Amino acid sequence: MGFESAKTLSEALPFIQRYHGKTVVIKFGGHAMVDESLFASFARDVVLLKQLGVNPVVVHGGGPQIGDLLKQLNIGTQFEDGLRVTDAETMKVVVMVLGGAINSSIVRAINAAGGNGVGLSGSDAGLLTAKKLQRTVIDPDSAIERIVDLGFVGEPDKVNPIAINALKDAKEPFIPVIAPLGVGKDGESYNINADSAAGAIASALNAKRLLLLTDVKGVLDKAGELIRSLPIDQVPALIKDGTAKGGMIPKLETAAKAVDTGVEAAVILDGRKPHALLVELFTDHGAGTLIS
Ligand SMILES: Nc1ncnc2c1ncn2[C@@H]1O[C@H](COP(=O)(O)OP(=O)(O)O)[C@@H](O)[C@H]1O
Ligand SMILES: CC(=O)N[C@@H](CCC(=O)OP(=O)(O)O)C(=O)O
Repeated sequence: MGFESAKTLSEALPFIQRYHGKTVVIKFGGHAMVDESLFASFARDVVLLKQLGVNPVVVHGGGPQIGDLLKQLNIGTQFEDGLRVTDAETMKVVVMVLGGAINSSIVRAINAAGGNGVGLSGSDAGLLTAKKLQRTVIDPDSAIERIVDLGFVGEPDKVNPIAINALKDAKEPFIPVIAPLGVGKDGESYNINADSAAGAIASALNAKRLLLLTDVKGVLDKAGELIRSLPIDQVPALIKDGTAKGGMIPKLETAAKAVDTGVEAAVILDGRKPHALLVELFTDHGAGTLIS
C-alpha cells in the first residue's frame, strides 16, 4: 500500500465507526451490473463492508436482462412510468431471470470475493408479501389521468425480516442477496420494481442507508446538473414537472417513502463508477444525490 492509500484508509476511520453494526440496504440495478469487472468489484466492496462490521443487504434488479430474454423469445414488452406491464407469460420470464440467473450470479460473485452470500426472494420465510399494484398515470400531453392494468406487477405489502435477521445473527454471518419477487395472499408471484422492494426492506430493517446504484450520476436537474442534496418534500415537484422520468420515478418515490418510514437517508448513485459504495459511505463528499 502506498502512503496516499494509507492516508485515505486512515481518513475513513470515523465513517467506518459511524456505520459499524448498522444496516445498509444496497439496490444493485440491472444497468449497473452489465460490466463484468464492475460486477466483481461491487461484490468485493460488499464483502469489504461486511468485514468492516457493516450489515449489507443486497436487493437486485435486472430490468435490461429481462428485456434481453423477452426479446430472444419474441415477447414484446412495455413500460408505464418505469414499471413493466407484466402478463402471465412475461411473469415466467421475470421469475426465471430475477430469481434464477441474476440472483445466483451475484451470490457467486460475493462468494468468490470471500463472502458468504445467500440468495433469497420474497417467498422465503414470507420475506416480501405483495399486493397487485393499482396505478394511475397522467398523460403528459393531455394531463388526463387514467388507470392502467399492469398485470402481475405488485407493490410491497409486508416485509417479514426474520430470514434476514437470522442470516445477520448467525455465528458465521451471511450476506443476503434478495430478488424483488413478491408473494401474494394466494401464493401468486408478483413482479416488484427492485427499487420499491429495496425501499420496503430498508424501512422494515430501519436501515441507516438505502443506496440505489444506477447508471447515471444521480438525480439530474433540468439543465442536466447533478442534484447533490434533495429534501423529500421536493420530490413530488420533480416528478410532476417532468424533470424525473421513466425509471427515475419509482426510484425517487421509493427514496422519499423510505426516508419517511424509518430510513435515515437514501442515496441515488452511479453504479458505473468502481467503488461507488465505498466513496459514498466512507468519504466526506459522498457520491450521487442524498435524499433526506
Ligand atoms: N432527472 C433524472 N435524472 C437522472 N436520470 C433520470 C432522470 N429522469 C429520468 N432518468 C432516467 O432514469 C434512468 C435510471 O432508471 P432505470 O433505468 O430504471 O435504472 P436501474 O436499472 O438502475 O434501476 C436513467 O438512466 C435515466 O435515463
Ligand atoms: C415492475 C417492474 O418494472 N419490475 C422490474 C423488476 C426488475 C427491476 O426493477 O430491475 P432494474 O432495477 O434493473 O430496473 C422489471 O420487470 O424490469
